[in-house]
Amino acid sequence: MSTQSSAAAYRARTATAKPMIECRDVQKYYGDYHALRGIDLTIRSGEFFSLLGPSGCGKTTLLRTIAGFEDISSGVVLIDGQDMQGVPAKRRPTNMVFQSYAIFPHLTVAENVGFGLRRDPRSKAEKAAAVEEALAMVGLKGYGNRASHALSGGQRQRVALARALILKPKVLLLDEPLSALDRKMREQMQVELIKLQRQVGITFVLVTHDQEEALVMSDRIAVMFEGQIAQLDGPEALYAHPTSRRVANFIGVMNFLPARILGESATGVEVDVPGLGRVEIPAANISHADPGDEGPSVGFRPEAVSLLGAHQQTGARVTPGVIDEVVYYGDMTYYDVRLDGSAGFDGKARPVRIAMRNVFGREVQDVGTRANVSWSPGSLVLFR
Ligand SMILES: Nc1ncnc2c1ncn2[C@@H]1O[C@H](COP(=O)(O)OP(=O)(O)OP(=O)(O)O)[C@@H](O)[C@H]1O
Repeated sequence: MSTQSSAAAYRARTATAKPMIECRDVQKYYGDYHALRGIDLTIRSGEFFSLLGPSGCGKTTLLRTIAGFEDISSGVVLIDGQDMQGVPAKRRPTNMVFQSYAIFPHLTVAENVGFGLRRDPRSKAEKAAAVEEALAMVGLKGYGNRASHALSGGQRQRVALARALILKPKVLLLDEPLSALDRKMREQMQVELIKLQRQVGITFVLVTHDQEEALVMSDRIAVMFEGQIAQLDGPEALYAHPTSRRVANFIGVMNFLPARILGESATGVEVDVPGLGRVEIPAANISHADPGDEGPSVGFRPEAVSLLGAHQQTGARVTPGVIDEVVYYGDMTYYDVRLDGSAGFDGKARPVRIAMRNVFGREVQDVGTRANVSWSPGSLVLFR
């Protein structure tokens, strides 16, 4: 994976690149079913962009409308400045890689990769060189003569990628391309895909329901629910500053405690939170509650708080509690802690989850142990 600083530098460059895909108020109906409800979105040239959301939110439909496999009901889709209205899939500067590889088992690897060059006027030798180049790009140098049916899942997906890249599309659309692979192979391919994308500079649009995959790979992510974009941001912003409780819940784990609003100032909002007491939430950390929420709440990530004794945070406050549950993961331990006094306004106890990186020589604490939880107001988000 690229380092954080080089990823940031790359993002800074693409942030000012020309728009590659523009969707303006895109609506899609399947009969009465309203699958896309006014999608507005600009994806820039060279970006690694992800559409993330739960099953049925419309992310595949959106990808397919960009590819031209679906007509839109209304709105506009532009690719590289050109209106795609009436332009069939095969005339669009896009190519798609599917979850189910879709490679031809009776052809060799090279024949699969060169498939799209059938009507290309270049000489046989030139095409063979292009196939070799594409295979090298995906780490399959020298595999050209292999039979496709004998390849592993990861290798088949590389062949599918090479077959798409050889056509030099402006946009590569990837529909859950890694979801059929086992965890180790998936993680390896994630890193390789990022490197490949940086190398070829093509705009990648990935559909995934896997939030971790989206965070690892993307320059920016659109989180979708029910045919709409709920938040569009870079991975860090999405994780640290989710604009709604729903997004916060979908991206990683977030603890929620009920809150009562006491007052507002120029610097933030003062709230009372059972267990934590009175605390001022900084203005930058204020997000929306969703319809159906039972009133305001504060949220914090499991790694934004710690069990005392580990590392003291600056400006930290300390709340005592009892360890309710311990889940040991080798590198990490999750503690569920019932904070004293947290059975607040409604009498319900809500243990909070705390993630601690395990350090050699430090004992994992037991269920039932009393513990002090250290937290700072700056790591709380208010959903109101
Ligand atoms: N051809 C179709 N005819 C009718 N309804 C459809 C069609 N294609 C998709 N839908 C519906 O549109 C909604 C969005 O589907 P879509 O495949 O885009 O979701 P998704 O977010 O990609 O989910 P998944 O990850 O499960 O594929 C779903 O409710 C689906 O049932």
